[in-house]
Amino acid sequence: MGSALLKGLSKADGYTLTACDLDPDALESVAEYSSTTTSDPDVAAEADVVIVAVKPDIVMHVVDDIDLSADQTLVTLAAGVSTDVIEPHTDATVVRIMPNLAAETGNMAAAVTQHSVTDDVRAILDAVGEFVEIDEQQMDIATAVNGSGPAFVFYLLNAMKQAGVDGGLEDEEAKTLAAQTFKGAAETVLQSDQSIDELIDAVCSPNGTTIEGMDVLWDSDADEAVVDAVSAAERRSKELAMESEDE
Ligand SMILES: NC(=O)C1=CN([C@@H]2O[C@H](COP(=O)(O)OP(=O)(O)OC[C@H]3O[C@@H](n4cnc5c(N)ncnc54)[C@H](OP(=O)(O)O)[C@@H]3O)[C@@H](O)[C@H]2O)C=CC1
Ligand SMILES: O=C(O)[C@@H]1CCC=N1
Repeated sequence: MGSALLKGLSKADGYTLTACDLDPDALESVAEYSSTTTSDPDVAAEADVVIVAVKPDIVMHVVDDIDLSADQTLVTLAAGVSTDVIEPHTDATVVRIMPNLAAETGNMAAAVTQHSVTDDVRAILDAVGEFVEIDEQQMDIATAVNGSGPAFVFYLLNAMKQAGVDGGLEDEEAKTLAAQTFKGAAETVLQSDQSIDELIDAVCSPNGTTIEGMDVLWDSDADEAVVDAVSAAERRSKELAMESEDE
């Protein structure tokens, strides 16, 4: 996730980016997107905004190892780790975000804790996509919807692509048509004043093809399967929260 943010931010103006990782190969892979690479956390800790992009079970140890002052901002993106858990370990302002991998292309959907978000963090999130400011209580469901969400969408997109291949399209043709259809539909939802139900209706020509397919979906449990997937991810985020509080 850290490298996706780095790659996205490297295309934005005004940022001096320091990448820190203990693995030289990992650093090498992001060198072209960074002003500086280092394996020394103290060098990375000189930044105004320090984003700690490590797994939830080690985030506290990494925060303990860096000495930040009250005029710095520490951004955590670890699933399930609350600002309450991090704050006693640093003097910096702690901002929790839930980003996603589309940061790399500037299309990230992110959630951020409204009680602690700073203008610096708003600018970073704005530079790589769209964000919403939410109550920290809502971070588990945001983690499931926009953090894990890309994987769920990849799964659905793959099913659409596979249907195209099964119907006789070449693999690449089906991938392009399915992916561009997801992208275009998502953009339409973001830009349109119409409700999603109204948009579905607009695609369904009278006695046409779409209504035949929609009848199959409306009669199926497809929406429930998506809700169940999101609920499972949300439940895991809550478990991670309990685990980090017990540490
Ligand atoms: N993947 C995703 O789509 C999303 C992930 N997140 C959150 O992002 C965080 C990272 O997840 P993810 O990117 O998937 O995990 P990865 O394991 O891919 O990335 C973690 C990186 O941190 C490195 N690292 C480990 N210890 C240190 C250290 N002490 N100092 C510097 N770097 C270190 C790891 O190196 P090494 O591999 O050598 O251990 C690895 O490169 C998690 O907290 C997750 O909850 C949030 C939203 C979306
Ligand atoms: O799977 C995970 O735990 C991380 C958090 C959200 C997306 N990836």
